Amino acid sequence: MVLSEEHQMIRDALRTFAQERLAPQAAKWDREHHFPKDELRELAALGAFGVAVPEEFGGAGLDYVSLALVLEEIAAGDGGTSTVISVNNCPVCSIAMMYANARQKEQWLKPLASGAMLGAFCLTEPHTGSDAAALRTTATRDGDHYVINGVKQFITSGKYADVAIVMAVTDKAAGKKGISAFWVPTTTPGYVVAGLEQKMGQHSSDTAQIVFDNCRIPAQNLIGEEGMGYKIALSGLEGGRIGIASQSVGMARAAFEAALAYAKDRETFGQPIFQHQSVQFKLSEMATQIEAARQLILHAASMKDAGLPCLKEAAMAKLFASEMAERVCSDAIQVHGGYGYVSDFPVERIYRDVRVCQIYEGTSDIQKLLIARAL
Ligand SMILES: CC(C)(COP(=O)(O)OP(=O)(O)OC[C@H]1O[C@@H](n2cnc3c(N)ncnc32)[C@H](O)[C@@H]1OP(=O)(O)O)[C@@H](O)C(=O)NCCC(=O)NCCSC(=O)CCS(=O)O
Repeated sequence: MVLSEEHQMIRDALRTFAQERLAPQAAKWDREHHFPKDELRELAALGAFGVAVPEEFGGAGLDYVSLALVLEEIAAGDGGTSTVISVNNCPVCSIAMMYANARQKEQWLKPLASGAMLGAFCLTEPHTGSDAAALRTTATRDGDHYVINGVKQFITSGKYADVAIVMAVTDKAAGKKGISAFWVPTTTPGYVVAGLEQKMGQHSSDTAQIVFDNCRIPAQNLIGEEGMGYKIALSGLEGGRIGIASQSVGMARAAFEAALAYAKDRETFGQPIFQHQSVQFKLSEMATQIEAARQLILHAASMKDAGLPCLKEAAMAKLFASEMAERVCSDAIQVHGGYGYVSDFPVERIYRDVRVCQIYEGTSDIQKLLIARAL
């Protein structure tokens, strides 16, 4: 896909920001498990919180191709930061755009898309991730309120978010059609950050377990109608998968660029290792794989922008990009030799950061299942 001039400008602006403000600090944030509040505020000013949300709802008024480019650039600077931004855009803002009513758009979408608020998405539970319909959290109607009880697991921004979209069972007998979606401000009594995960990577983004302990919210916080929650969650994940795929490409590119620079600098047998054909071939393969993944993403994103169904294409993009990214990051370590295995060079951190892209927002096997259904 040939990028328009506008898309190139968006990409270049985010690249400059990510390389100046994120990349130089990524290793420190990884060591210190630092949540980059200041830089997120700057990203909000650049329109990164609601890239594909129309301006009238606080967003940047761009499209999914722009969102893919923005996420690739942020991820090339810091993986954890790109996850926070990705989840805020999709599923959170995308669900709000599609299913929130006018009052909810005013109350939640506008601040989420402008970056005045940060959003989280509470679907996964301790005993169920891939089998999302098996969730057990309940929302019981009590007059003008719902009372939510249950536990949510692996929630990106669970600690720092201002509001969460929460999926809960309102009618157990109805199965998938008995799940509903709610806006839950994180300051609501009974929204409890029970713990933060000690993760392999992405230390600049918090991943929390949230306990809902008699968490009482106004009935008007229901999104859509009762029973629509599962559909709402799956539709949000469609765009989310384009986002995770874009992050994968961003991190793979950062590892590739580090490997290329190292190969041109490091000498063995009297010449830079880049002059050895084995290293050239490895770098050529890496560059090709990154470009192939990027084109799958831009294809899925442009279908979404055209209003076409793209569940299969988004799944293909996520599957290919996330698996490619681990291989490329591993090869980047190999090019660095022993230095790739230590934290003096960025590839060790990026390899840890990228691994989860094959897991969150649908594992590789879930993507294969979705693709198979469309064959
Ligand atoms: C494994 C699954 C794919 C199984 O899905 P199902 O077979 O149970 O679902 P369906 O019957 O196909 O669909 C139910 C319902 O939803 C509608 N639907 C489906 N997809 C879409 C869409 N893209 N847009 C709109 N609507 C959609 C479908 O038409 C049906 O509606 P009707 O009943 O016909 O009206 C699925 O369970 C799955 O994807 N599992 C993986 C879950 C997952 O990715 N979890 C990760 C969550 S997030 C996370 O990892 C934490 C990180 S973070 O903080 O974000």
